[in-house]
Amino acid sequence: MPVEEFAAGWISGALGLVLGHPFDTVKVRLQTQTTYQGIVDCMVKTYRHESVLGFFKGMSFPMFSIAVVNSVLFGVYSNVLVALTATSHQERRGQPLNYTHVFIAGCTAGVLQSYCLAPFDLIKVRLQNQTEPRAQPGGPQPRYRGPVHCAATIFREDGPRGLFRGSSALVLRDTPTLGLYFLTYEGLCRQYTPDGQNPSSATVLVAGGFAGIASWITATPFDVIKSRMQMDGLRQGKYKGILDCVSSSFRQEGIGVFFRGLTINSARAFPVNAVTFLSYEYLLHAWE
Ligand SMILES: C[N+](C)(C)CCCC[C@H](N)C(=O)O
Repeated sequence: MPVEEFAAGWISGALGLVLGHPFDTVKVRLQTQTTYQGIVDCMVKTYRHESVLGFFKGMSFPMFSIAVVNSVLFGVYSNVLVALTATSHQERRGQPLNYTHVFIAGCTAGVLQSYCLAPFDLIKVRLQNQTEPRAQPGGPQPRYRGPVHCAATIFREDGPRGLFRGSSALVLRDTPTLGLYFLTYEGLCRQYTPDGQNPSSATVLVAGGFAGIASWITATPFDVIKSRMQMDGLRQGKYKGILDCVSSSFRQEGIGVFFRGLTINSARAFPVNAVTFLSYEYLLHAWE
C-alpha cells in the first residue's frame, strides 16, 4: 500500500490549514460576536488590537487534527483509486480517466475521513460556540477550558458515543461532497493538461481551488445541520433527528439558514485547497 499518499496528505493539509486559519478566525468571530460590521471591519479590528498573530489564535489543535484527517482523506482516495484502476498515481496521468472511479474513491475517502474528523470537529464547534468572555481568576470557569478538557468532559458526561454526536450529519455532508471535490480536481486538471503530461503548477492551483469551492458550496446546507446537531447535546436534545433539525430550522428561519457562511467558506476554500493540492502533487512527484 503506497504510504507516500498518506504522508503527502498530512503535510499538504497542514500547509492549507495555515493559509485558511485567518479566514476561519474571521468566520467564527463574525458568527459569534456582535461587535463587527462585516468581514473587512473584523479583519481591521483584529489586526489593530492583536496584530497578525490574532488571526492565528487556536491553530495548534486543528493543526494536529487536520494532519490525521487529511492523510486519511488523500491516502484512502489514492489507494482506492489504485485498487479500482490497477494503476499508480503516476501511471494514471497517461490514461483516460474514469470519472466513476474518481467519484467512488472520493466518496469512500469521504466516509472514512468523516469518522476520523467527527470527534475533532465536535470539540472545535463546542469551543467555538463558547461566547462568554474569558474567565477571570476566581470567577466562574467556562464549561470547557480547552480541547483536552472539552473531550474529557464529553466523554465523562455522555460516554464514547458522545464524542461522535452529529457524525451521521457529518457523513452526509462529506461523502458526496468529497466525491465532487476529487471529481472537480481531476476533471479540471485533465481539461487543461495535454494528454500524457503532468498538470502545470498553475493548473493544479486553479483546479484545487475550484475543487474546494465546489465542495464547500454543496456542503454548506449540511454543514449548518451538522453544527446544530453537534450543539444539540448541550440542549438536552431539541431535535429528534436530522430530518427534524432540517424541518424545524427551515420553519423557523427560512431557506436562507442553509446558506449561512457560504461567502466566507468559499473565500477560504480557494487558497486552502489550491495550496493543499499543489503541495500534495509536489511531494508525490519529489518522492517518486
Ligand atoms: C467536504 N468539505 C467541503 C466539508 C471539505 C472539503 C475540503 C477539505 C479541506 N481540508 C478544507 O478544509 O477546505
